[in-house]
Amino acid sequence: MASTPPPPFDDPSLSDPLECPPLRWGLIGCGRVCQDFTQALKHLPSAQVVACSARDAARAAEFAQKHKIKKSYGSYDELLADEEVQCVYVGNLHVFRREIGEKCLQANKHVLLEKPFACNPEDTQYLLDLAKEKNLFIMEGMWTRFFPAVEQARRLVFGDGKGEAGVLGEVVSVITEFNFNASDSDDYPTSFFYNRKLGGGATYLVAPYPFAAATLFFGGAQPDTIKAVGQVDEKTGVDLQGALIMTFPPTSTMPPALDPENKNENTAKLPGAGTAMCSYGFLGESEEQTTVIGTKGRLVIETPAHCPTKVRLTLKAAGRGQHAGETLFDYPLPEETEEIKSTGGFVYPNSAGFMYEAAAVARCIAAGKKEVPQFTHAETYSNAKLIDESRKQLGVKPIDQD
Ligand SMILES: NC(=O)C1=CN([C@@H]2O[C@H](COP(=O)(O)OP(=O)(O)OC[C@H]3O[C@@H](n4cnc5c(N)ncnc54)[C@H](OP(=O)(O)O)[C@@H]3O)[C@@H](O)[C@H]2O)C=CC1
Ligand SMILES: O=C1OC[C@@H](O)[C@H](O)[C@H]1O
Repeated sequence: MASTPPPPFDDPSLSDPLECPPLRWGLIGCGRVCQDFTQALKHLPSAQVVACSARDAARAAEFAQKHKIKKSYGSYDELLADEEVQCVYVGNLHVFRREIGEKCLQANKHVLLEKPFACNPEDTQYLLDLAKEKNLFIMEGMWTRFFPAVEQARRLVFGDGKGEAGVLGEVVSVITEFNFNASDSDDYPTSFFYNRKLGGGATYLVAPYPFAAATLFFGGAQPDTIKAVGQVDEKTGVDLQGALIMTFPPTSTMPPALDPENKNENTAKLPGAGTAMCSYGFLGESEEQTTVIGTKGRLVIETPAHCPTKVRLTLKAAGRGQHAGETLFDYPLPEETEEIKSTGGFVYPNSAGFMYEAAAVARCIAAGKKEVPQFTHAETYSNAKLIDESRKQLGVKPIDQD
């Protein structure tokens, strides 16, 4: 049975996570994720893709014709010169993020950069600083955070910020994994997945999700220990899979937006508590779920945990191993419309859920905010550092090294 969606974290006064002020989008790239983002926007009547761009004018025109987009361009620069575009969705390869992100901001556009936000912490900080200087909205496309199942999980852990406390007690551990067999969609070794110079590798492409799942439930805190292991492909030099364990310091688990007066500053964690285990890769098929373990129970963000519709809560009763029953919160995605089906459907699982992210971006821009509370700039930066450290520990060469 469907549950009533929780209010979105960026605006707790709303009951509808799809509340979306008008926003005019432009697209950088006309590939797979841009197809999915464009399809999802069709569920939001006031969000409009007004222009798209690709390196090849004919491909951009074909994409525009398919999706009834008014304008198409054969270069990204032309799109950025279009005054009708308010916010740019950057869905080309992440190896170009610093260059493209910089161009978007210099053209005075708000910008949503697909994950990973950039390929190293320095480029990440550069773009965050530039957005601040230009007074523009910028965000990493960590779309997971906007699904009602994740908004609900956040509330179950931290409380609703309006007096209702979290129910899990102290979070002591997070176990999260995402592994899929990429050979279904990306050929070895020709796909960019296996091209080190084009940002290939599982730590860039898959790890951002389990890393962000772990940091969410420690209130965005930085881990104090990180140990990563994994496999690097000899032939291509990209990392195929990895496993990361982290410990988090004993600090408040309350994110600042839910605790503006810092009342929970002294919330103590158990001594030695605060661990996360992340497994990621594009070799095998995992269940793909995130389990948050607290002193009073657990919750499971069910598969596919990076774009979930269900969260299951199990609270402890008296006695070890006993529980007081389970509650399933279910927030189904809308059915694919005829229009979506006839224009190629979606490439990736649950991509209709991009609508939640796009609606939150529109709300924040309309409210004059420069970042979303669901995934702050500080978290984007600390997750870029996690990616960097994991790649180093796995022994992956940096992109710019031969
Ligand atoms: N949030 C999410 O769920 C998802 C996010 N992503 C992220 O989106 C990005 C794109 O992924 P995806 O759409 O799957 O990738 P695609 O293979 O579809 O490529 C995307 C675009 O990148 C450009 N591109 C592709 N190959 C090259 C190349 N060799 N040199 C220069 N540019 C190239 C093309 O732009 P053009 O059209 O201009 O030619 C292409 O359309 C990645 O950063 C990925 O991490 C990906 C999937 C899902
Ligand atoms: O971000 C992503 O990258 C890899 C895809 O297969 C996955 O579905 C997607 O969300």
